[in-house]
Amino acid sequence: MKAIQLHYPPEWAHCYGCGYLNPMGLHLQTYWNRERKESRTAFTPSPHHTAIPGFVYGGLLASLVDCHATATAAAAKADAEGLDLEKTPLRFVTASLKVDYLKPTPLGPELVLVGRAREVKGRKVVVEAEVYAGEALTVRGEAVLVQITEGFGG
Ligand SMILES: CCCCC/C=C\C/C=C\C/C=C\C/C=C\CCCC(=O)SCCNC(=O)CCNC(=O)[C@H](O)C(C)(C)COP(=O)(O)OP(=O)(O)OC[C@H]1O[C@@H](n2cnc3c(N)ncnc32)[C@H](O)[C@@H]1OP(=O)(O)O
Repeated sequence: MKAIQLHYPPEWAHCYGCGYLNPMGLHLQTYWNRERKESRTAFTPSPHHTAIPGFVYGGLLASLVDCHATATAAAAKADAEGLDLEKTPLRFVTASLKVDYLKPTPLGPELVLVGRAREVKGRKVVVEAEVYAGEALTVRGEAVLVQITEGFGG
């Protein structure tokens, strides 16, 4: 299975969190499960992602939620409309991002993010995401993503 982010054409692939063309980026790769209507990614923070010794910096966790949510939005929209991302790449940007830090996230283990679309409406998708360190749910996020259209940002 191909990660959602690898469907982005090069001009959309410079994002710090998930762009495959960003040499300093996090290179997050999100996968969509059509049966479960759920996205997943995994990321192992490095020692330089420290908040206080032993725990992950919250800004990094917000970045993971952000980029996992944009990809989840693309997958959920494609799923809802029967589109093939290979032929019709979709790209969303973040309009709003809320992150609840439920408990400190330990630095060391691989983190797993799970995402679901709560709403798919026109160009807008609302995504809920969870971050797990092992069995522990440490972060819950919610994002509003808006699909970019031709000429966006001009
Ligand atoms: C990097 C983006 C900025 C530069 C853009 C330039 C070029 C774009 C080309 C390629 C992009 C490629 C890659 C992107 C890279 C990384 C993505 C990773 C995630 C990020 O790092 S990305 C950076 C941070 N991101 C921004 O830099 C966005 C700045 N912003 C805007 O560009 C506009 O603000 C926009 C487009 C978001 C909306 O503007 P718009 O005019 O297109 O859409 P509109 O207002 O019609 O809203 C449609 C529906 O979204 C609802 N809605 C809107 N805003 C809301 C909010 N804040 N809270 C709750 N709901 C909201 C409305 O209520 C309505 O919902 P409803 O239909 O239900 O009423």
